Amino acid sequence: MSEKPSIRWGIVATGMISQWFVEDLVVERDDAPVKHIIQCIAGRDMGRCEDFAKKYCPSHSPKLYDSYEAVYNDTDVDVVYIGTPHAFHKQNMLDAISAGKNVLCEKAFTINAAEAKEVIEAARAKNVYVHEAMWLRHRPLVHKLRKLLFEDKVIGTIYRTFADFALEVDISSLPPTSRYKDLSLGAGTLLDTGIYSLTWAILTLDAGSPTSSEKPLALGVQSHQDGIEVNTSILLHYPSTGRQGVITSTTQSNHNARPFCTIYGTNGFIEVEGPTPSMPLSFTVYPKLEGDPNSGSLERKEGQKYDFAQIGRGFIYEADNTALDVLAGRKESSIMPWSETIHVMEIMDSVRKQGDTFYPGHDEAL
Ligand SMILES: NC(=O)C1=CN([C@@H]2O[C@H](COP(=O)(O)OP(=O)(O)OC[C@H]3O[C@@H](n4cnc5c(N)ncnc54)[C@H](OP(=O)(O)O)[C@@H]3O)[C@@H](O)[C@H]2O)C=CC1
Ligand SMILES: O=C1OC[C@@H](O)[C@H](O)[C@H]1O
Repeated sequence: MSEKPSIRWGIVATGMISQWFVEDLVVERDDAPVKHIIQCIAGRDMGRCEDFAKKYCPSHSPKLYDSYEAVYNDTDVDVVYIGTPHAFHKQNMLDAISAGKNVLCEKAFTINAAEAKEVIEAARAKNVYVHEAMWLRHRPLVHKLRKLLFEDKVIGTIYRTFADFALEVDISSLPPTSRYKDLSLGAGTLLDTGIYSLTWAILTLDAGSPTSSEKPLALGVQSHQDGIEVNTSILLHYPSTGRQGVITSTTQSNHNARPFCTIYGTNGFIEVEGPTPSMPLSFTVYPKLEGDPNSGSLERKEGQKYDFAQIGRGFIYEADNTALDVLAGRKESSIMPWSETIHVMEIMDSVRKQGDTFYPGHDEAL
């Protein structure tokens, strides 16, 4: 039996998402297409790096660095994973790219579309791989859902999607250095969680995504608490089909809409569920309701439920795909190509302009 190919990861930052990502990567899987190796970890504090390595990847013996640059310059690293707050993504990626490294960077890719374009141009010039870690798009559930929607047309003609991400964050009780509170780190719901609601709408309303996405009209409103955007509401309108998206995100409630995403079509509807909108675990296809809504007699018939078991939290799908891309010498992900990252960032830019959410030091040209 031939040996599996392996991919050596350099992890930048030791915060929550890096922990989640690494925990999933080191899970032993017989059917994994590649072997993931945590080659090195960098954080601003060596003690935290040591704790991280002991706790999340004890069997990997990674090198530990107290500077991110050391990861970029480590010749044994095949791909750098960036798990810093939004405001640092652009510079972290530019530094990694300039050292010739391939990159998987957390969402939101950058603060705005102009920054995303700058990073992508740098990657193009240096001929390296760069990929926004929108892990949701890599899930088998999403591929199955889109096949049912756009190929099998199980609910007929799609006309609208509702999608919500609610995550209660008591911003006033957080330290000023929290990424949920500090504007200079990119605090705000849209870049953090609204991006998932928006992604659900794009995935379910636009059959052309990600390669030939249609530009929707996006009407947005946002509200703020102590200068931080805490509520985003977006109405999306796709001119070619008239399809409608109603998209929300908030840090003022822990109660996601249940289901967090519903897609409606002429013959039925689909409800998507899971612990959070970033972690969908099932969806159910229902036939169209029958009866008279005015008399309260609308009847819900039994639906067909599709369950998706996941390994760990479900980061392996994007990690495997990234590894396979890098090993094959590809420069872009076919699941989240550069054009789609820019597409999403442009919609969010437009919503933030309407909602009066600006990030000093980033958005002066917005
Ligand atoms: N895909 C997903 O499900 C999730 C994605 N995310 C994304 O991951 C990124 C990070 O989020 P998360 O892990 O929750 O954030 P954390 O605050 O938990 O971690 C961020 C890490 O960035 C590093 N960092 C560097 N400079 C600073 C600074 N000035 N202030 C704070 N941290 C700094 C720190 O690591 P060190 O000290 O080691 O250098 C810190 O631990 C964001 O882009 C977020 O959107 C977050 C959660 C889930
Ligand atoms: O990406 C994310 O998904 C889960 C949330 O808890 C987190 O705030 C967000 O960054």
